[in-house]
Amino acid sequence: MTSVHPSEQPAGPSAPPPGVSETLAAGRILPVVVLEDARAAAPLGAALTAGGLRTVEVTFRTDAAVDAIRAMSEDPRLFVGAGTVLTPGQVDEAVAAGARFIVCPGFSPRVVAHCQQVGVPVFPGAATPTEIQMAIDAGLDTVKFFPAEQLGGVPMIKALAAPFRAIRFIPTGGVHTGNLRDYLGLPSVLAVGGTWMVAPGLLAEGRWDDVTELTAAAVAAARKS
Ligand SMILES: O=C(O)C(=O)C[C@H](O)[C@H](O)COP(=O)(O)O
Repeated sequence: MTSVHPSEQPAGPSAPPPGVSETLAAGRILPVVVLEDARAAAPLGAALTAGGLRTVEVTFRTDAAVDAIRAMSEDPRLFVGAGTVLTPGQVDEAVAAGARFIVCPGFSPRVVAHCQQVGVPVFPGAATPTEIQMAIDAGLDTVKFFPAEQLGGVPMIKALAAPFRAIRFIPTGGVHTGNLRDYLGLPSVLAVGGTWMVAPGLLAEGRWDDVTELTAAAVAAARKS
Protein backbone atom coordinates (compact mmCIF):
# COMPACT_ATOMS: atom_id res chain seq x y z
CA MET A 1 0.00 0.00 0.00
CA THR A 2 1.47 3.35 -0.94
CA SER A 3 -1.04 5.74 0.60
CA VAL A 4 -1.84 6.09 4.27
CA HIS A 5 -5.45 5.40 5.12
CA PRO A 6 -6.97 8.01 7.47
CA SER A 7 -7.62 5.21 9.95
CA GLU A 8 -3.88 4.70 10.36
CA GLN A 9 -3.55 8.13 11.88
CA PRO A 10 -3.37 8.30 15.69
CA ALA A 11 -6.56 6.85 17.16
CA GLY A 12 -8.91 8.59 19.58
CA PRO A 13 -8.91 7.95 23.31
CA SER A 14 -11.63 5.30 23.19
CA ALA A 15 -10.20 3.35 20.27
CA PRO A 16 -8.81 -0.14 20.81
CA PRO A 17 -5.22 0.00 22.13
CA PRO A 18 -2.50 -0.90 19.62
CA GLY A 19 -2.22 -4.49 20.85
CA VAL A 20 -5.45 -5.74 19.31
CA SER A 21 -5.39 -3.78 16.10
CA GLU A 22 -1.70 -4.49 15.49
CA THR A 23 -2.14 -8.20 16.04
CA LEU A 24 -5.14 -8.27 13.73
CA ALA A 25 -3.39 -6.13 11.14
CA ALA A 26 -0.44 -8.53 11.19
CA GLY A 27 -2.39 -11.76 10.70
CA ARG A 28 -5.32 -10.15 8.87
CA ILE A 29 -7.50 -13.18 9.65
CA LEU A 30 -9.64 -13.70 12.75
CA PRO A 31 -10.76 -17.30 13.27
CA VAL A 32 -14.24 -17.39 14.80
CA VAL A 33 -14.42 -20.44 17.02
CA VAL A 34 -17.53 -22.31 18.20
CA LEU A 35 -16.31 -24.89 20.71
CA GLU A 36 -18.60 -27.51 22.22
CA ASP A 37 -15.90 -28.91 24.48
CA ALA A 38 -13.34 -26.69 26.21
CA ARG A 39 -10.86 -29.60 26.28
CA ALA A 40 -10.37 -28.93 22.57
CA ALA A 41 -9.21 -25.35 23.24
CA ALA A 42 -5.53 -26.10 23.82
CA PRO A 43 -4.97 -28.34 20.78
CA LEU A 44 -7.00 -25.92 18.68
CA GLY A 45 -4.81 -23.02 19.79
CA ALA A 46 -1.71 -25.04 18.92
CA ALA A 47 -3.16 -25.88 15.49
CA LEU A 48 -3.91 -22.23 14.73
CA THR A 49 -0.46 -21.01 15.77
CA ALA A 50 1.14 -23.82 13.72
CA GLY A 51 -0.80 -22.45 10.75
CA GLY A 52 0.50 -18.94 11.36
CA LEU A 53 -2.27 -17.17 13.28
CA ARG A 54 -2.30 -15.97 16.86
CA THR A 55 -5.50 -13.99 17.16
CA VAL A 56 -8.66 -15.98 17.88
CA GLU A 57 -12.27 -15.16 18.72
CA VAL A 58 -14.05 -17.68 20.94
CA THR A 59 -17.80 -17.25 20.67
CA PHE A 60 -20.38 -17.31 23.43
CA ARG A 61 -22.51 -19.54 21.23
CA THR A 62 -21.75 -22.48 23.51
CA ASP A 63 -21.51 -23.09 27.25
CA ALA A 64 -17.86 -24.04 26.79
CA ALA A 65 -16.91 -20.46 25.84
CA VAL A 66 -15.63 -19.24 29.19
CA ASP A 67 -13.54 -22.33 29.89
CA ALA A 68 -12.22 -22.28 26.33
CA ILE A 69 -11.22 -18.62 26.62
CA ARG A 70 -9.48 -19.40 29.91
CA ALA A 71 -7.60 -22.37 28.43
CA MET A 72 -6.51 -20.53 25.31
CA SER A 73 -5.46 -17.45 27.25
CA GLU A 74 -2.90 -19.60 29.07
CA ASP A 75 -1.04 -20.00 25.77
CA PRO A 76 1.23 -16.93 25.50
CA ARG A 77 1.36 -17.26 21.72
CA LEU A 78 -2.37 -16.57 21.46
CA PHE A 79 -4.26 -13.29 21.55
CA VAL A 80 -7.72 -14.38 22.64
CA GLY A 81 -10.97 -12.47 22.36
CA ALA A 82 -14.61 -13.28 23.01
CA GLY A 83 -17.27 -13.27 20.28
CA THR A 84 -21.06 -13.31 20.08
CA VAL A 85 -21.03 -11.14 23.20
CA LEU A 86 -24.58 -9.92 23.76
CA THR A 87 -24.65 -8.69 27.38
CA PRO A 88 -22.49 -6.74 29.84
CA GLY A 89 -22.43 -9.86 32.02
CA GLN A 90 -20.78 -11.83 29.22
CA VAL A 91 -18.19 -9.05 28.88
CA ASP A 92 -17.31 -9.52 32.55
CA GLU A 93 -17.17 -13.31 32.25
CA ALA A 94 -14.98 -13.07 29.16
CA VAL A 95 -12.56 -10.56 30.68
CA ALA A 96 -12.31 -12.57 33.91
CA ALA A 97 -11.40 -15.62 31.80
CA GLY A 98 -8.64 -13.69 30.04
CA ALA A 99 -10.29 -12.26 26.90
CA ARG A 100 -8.36 -9.27 25.57
CA PHE A 101 -11.02 -8.02 23.18
CA ILE A 102 -14.75 -8.33 22.64
CA VAL A 103 -16.64 -8.87 19.38
CA CYS A 104 -20.41 -8.50 18.97
CA PRO A 105 -22.59 -9.43 15.99
CA GLY A 106 -24.48 -6.14 16.24
CA PHE A 107 -24.25 -2.74 17.90
CA SER A 108 -25.42 -2.69 21.50
CA PRO A 109 -24.83 0.70 23.16
CA ARG A 110 -24.87 -0.88 26.61
CA VAL A 111 -22.37 -3.61 25.74
CA VAL A 112 -20.08 -1.06 24.08
CA ALA A 113 -20.36 1.30 27.05
CA HIS A 114 -19.61 -1.52 29.46
CA CYS A 115 -16.52 -2.57 27.49
CA GLN A 116 -15.26 1.00 27.59
CA GLN A 117 -15.97 1.21 31.30
CA VAL A 118 -13.93 -1.91 32.07
CA GLY A 119 -11.30 -0.93 29.51
CA VAL A 120 -11.50 -3.82 27.06
CA PRO A 121 -11.38 -3.11 23.32
CA VAL A 122 -14.65 -3.84 21.54
CA PHE A 123 -15.52 -4.48 17.91
CA PRO A 124 -19.30 -4.23 17.61
CA GLY A 125 -21.14 -5.25 14.49
CA ALA A 126 -22.22 -2.38 12.25
CA ALA A 127 -24.10 -3.14 9.07
CA THR A 128 -25.67 0.21 8.17
CA PRO A 129 -24.59 3.87 8.00
CA THR A 130 -26.64 4.52 11.14
CA GLU A 131 -24.85 1.80 13.09
CA ILE A 132 -21.49 3.07 11.88
CA GLN A 133 -22.38 6.55 13.11
CA MET A 134 -23.32 5.02 16.46
CA ALA A 135 -19.86 3.45 16.60
CA ILE A 136 -18.25 6.79 15.74
CA ASP A 137 -20.34 8.50 18.42
CA ALA A 138 -19.04 5.90 20.89
CA GLY A 139 -15.47 6.82 19.96
CA LEU A 140 -14.71 3.62 18.03
CA ASP A 141 -12.80 3.33 14.78
CA THR A 142 -13.20 -0.37 13.95
CA VAL A 143 -16.39 -2.41 13.48
CA LYS A 144 -17.29 -5.94 12.54
CA PHE A 145 -19.24 -6.08 9.27
CA PHE A 146 -21.57 -9.04 9.65
CA PRO A 147 -22.85 -11.01 7.75
CA ALA A 148 -20.49 -9.66 5.13
CA GLU A 149 -21.39 -11.61 2.00
CA GLN A 150 -25.13 -11.46 2.65
CA LEU A 151 -25.00 -7.69 3.21
CA GLY A 152 -23.41 -7.02 -0.14
CA GLY A 153 -19.77 -7.91 0.40
CA VAL A 154 -17.00 -5.88 -1.16
CA PRO A 155 -19.18 -3.35 -3.07
CA MET A 156 -21.15 -2.61 0.11
CA ILE A 157 -17.98 -2.00 2.14
CA LYS A 158 -16.63 0.27 -0.60
CA ALA A 159 -19.85 2.26 -0.52
CA LEU A 160 -19.81 2.52 3.28
CA ALA A 161 -16.13 3.42 3.42
CA ALA A 162 -16.63 6.42 1.15
CA PRO A 163 -18.33 8.67 3.73
CA PHE A 164 -16.75 6.98 6.76
CA ARG A 165 -13.11 7.40 5.81
CA ALA A 166 -11.67 6.73 9.26
CA ILE A 167 -13.63 3.54 9.91
CA ARG A 168 -12.05 0.13 9.52
CA PHE A 169 -14.05 -3.03 8.95
CA ILE A 170 -13.66 -6.66 9.96
CA PRO A 171 -15.91 -8.40 7.40
CA THR A 172 -17.19 -11.73 8.71
CA GLY A 173 -19.79 -14.12 7.35
CA GLY A 174 -19.29 -15.96 4.08
CA VAL A 175 -15.60 -15.11 3.88
CA HIS A 176 -13.20 -17.92 2.93
CA THR A 177 -9.79 -18.49 1.38
CA GLY A 178 -11.23 -18.03 -2.11
CA ASN A 179 -12.59 -14.53 -1.54
CA LEU A 180 -10.60 -13.10 1.36
CA ARG A 181 -8.19 -11.26 -0.91
CA ASP A 182 -11.09 -9.27 -2.39
CA TYR A 183 -11.82 -7.96 1.10
CA LEU A 184 -8.23 -7.53 2.26
CA GLY A 185 -7.51 -5.53 -0.87
CA LEU A 186 -9.73 -2.75 0.45
CA PRO A 187 -7.82 -0.13 2.46
CA SER A 188 -10.75 0.11 4.87
CA VAL A 189 -10.52 -3.56 5.83
CA LEU A 190 -8.37 -4.32 8.87
CA ALA A 191 -8.85 -8.09 8.83
CA VAL A 192 -11.42 -10.69 7.85
CA GLY A 193 -13.12 -13.11 10.23
CA GLY A 194 -14.66 -16.51 9.74
CA THR A 195 -15.15 -20.10 10.69
CA TRP A 196 -13.91 -21.84 7.56
CA MET A 197 -10.58 -23.02 9.07
CA VAL A 198 -12.22 -24.02 12.35
CA ALA A 199 -15.45 -25.60 11.07
CA PRO A 200 -17.38 -27.38 13.84
CA GLY A 201 -16.88 -30.79 12.18
CA LEU A 202 -13.09 -30.38 12.23
CA LEU A 203 -13.13 -29.43 15.90
CA ALA A 204 -15.52 -32.21 16.93
CA GLU A 205 -13.32 -34.81 15.25
CA GLY A 206 -10.06 -33.29 16.50
CA ARG A 207 -8.72 -32.85 12.99
CA TRP A 208 -5.97 -30.47 14.09
CA ASP A 209 -3.73 -31.07 11.07
CA ASP A 210 -6.60 -30.00 8.82
CA VAL A 211 -7.10 -26.85 10.93
CA THR A 212 -3.41 -26.05 10.55
CA GLU A 213 -3.49 -26.71 6.81
CA LEU A 214 -6.58 -24.55 6.23
CA THR A 215 -5.13 -21.81 8.43
CA ALA A 216 -1.81 -21.86 6.57
CA ALA A 217 -3.63 -21.69 3.23
CA ALA A 218 -5.64 -18.71 4.43
CA VAL A 219 -2.52 -16.97 5.74
CA ALA A 220 -0.77 -17.56 2.43
CA ALA A 221 -3.74 -16.13 0.51
CA ALA A 222 -3.84 -13.10 2.81
CA ARG A 223 -0.14 -12.41 2.21
CA LYS A 224 -0.85 -12.10 -1.52
CA SER A 225 -3.42 -9.35 -0.98
O1 LIG B 1 -21.20 -15.56 16.31
C1 LIG B 1 -21.09 -14.37 16.01
O2 LIG B 1 -20.95 -13.49 16.83
C2 LIG B 1 -21.13 -13.95 14.63
O3 LIG B 1 -21.17 -12.79 14.38
C3 LIG B 1 -21.15 -14.94 13.60
C4 LIG B 1 -19.84 -15.40 13.02
O4 LIG B 1 -18.86 -14.42 13.00
C5 LIG B 1 -20.15 -15.87 11.66
O5 LIG B 1 -21.11 -16.88 11.75
C6 LIG B 1 -19.00 -16.38 10.88
O6 LIG B 1 -19.48 -16.64 9.61
P1 LIG B 1 -18.95 -17.82 8.71
O7 LIG B 1 -17.46 -17.68 8.61
O8 LIG B 1 -19.64 -17.64 7.40
O9 LIG B 1 -19.35 -19.08 9.42
